[in-house]
Amino acid sequence: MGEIAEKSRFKSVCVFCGSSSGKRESYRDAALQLGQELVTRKLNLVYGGGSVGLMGLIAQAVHRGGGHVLGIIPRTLMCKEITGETVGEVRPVANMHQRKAEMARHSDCFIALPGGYGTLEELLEVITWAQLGIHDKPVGLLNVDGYYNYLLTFIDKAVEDGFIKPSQRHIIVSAPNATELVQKLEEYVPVHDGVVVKARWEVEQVELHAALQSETSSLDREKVDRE
Ligand SMILES: C/C(=C\CNc1ncnc2c1ncn2[C@@H]1O[C@H](COP(=O)(O)O)[C@@H](O)[C@H]1O)CO
Repeated sequence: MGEIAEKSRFKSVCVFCGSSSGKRESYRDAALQLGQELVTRKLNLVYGGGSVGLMGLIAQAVHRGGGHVLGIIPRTLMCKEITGETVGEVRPVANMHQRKAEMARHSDCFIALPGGYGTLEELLEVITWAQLGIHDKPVGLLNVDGYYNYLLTFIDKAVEDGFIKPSQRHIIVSAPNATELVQKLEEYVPVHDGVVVKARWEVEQVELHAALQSETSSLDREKVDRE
C-alpha cells in the first residue's frame, strides 16, 4: 500500500546544496532522504539544475519518486560537461541573479543541505531577504552530522555582539534530519519587525518577469530570423 501524503502548506520547496557530494556518506544519504520527504509530502522541487553532486542526487530522488522537478540554470552553465543532464523541467535563465530570483519566485520555502560557497551565498541571500521583509518564506538548514554547527555558532556570536537582532535569530530553522526539518518549516511563523518592503519586492518580481519574457521572445525572434 502507498504512503499517505501529509497535507502540506507548501507546494514547492527550493533546495540549495553542493554541486559536489562531499566526503561523507551521510551527506549523500541526507540528499536522498530529503528528496524522499518531498515525494511523500507531494512537494515539487526547485533547484539549480544539472546532475552534479548533491544537486543531482536530490533531483533524481524526487524525479524517480514521481515528483515534479524544476531546474533553473544559467545558459552559460547549461552544457553537460559542466552540470550534466537535468531531470524534469529545465528553465534556462540569463545569469546567476535571475536564477536566484526565479528559484525564489517558484518556491514557498527554502532548504539548504550541506554545500560550499554557492550554497552559502544562496542561503544567506534568502535569509537577508527575510530579514528585510522582502519575503516571509521559511528558511531551513539541514544540519547533517553538525555540518553547519560553526555557521550557527557564528550567527549566535553576531547576535551577541549586536550585528544581528535577537528577534531575527529565529529566521534560520535547523534540524538534523529531513522529516524534523520539514515539520518545523510547516510550523514556522514569521515575525515581522522593522522594514517591510514587500510591495517593492512584488514590483521587482513583475519587472524581472517582464524582462525575462521580452528576452525569451527576442531570442525566439532571433531563431526565427535565422531559420
Ligand atoms: C563550475 C563547476 C560546477 C558548476 N556546477 C553547478 N551547476 C549548477 N548549479 C551550481 C553549480 N555550481 C553552483 N551552483 C549553485 O550553487 C549551489 C551549489 O554551489 P556549491 O558551491 O557547490 O555549494 C547550488 O545550489 C546551485 O544553485 C565546477 O566546480
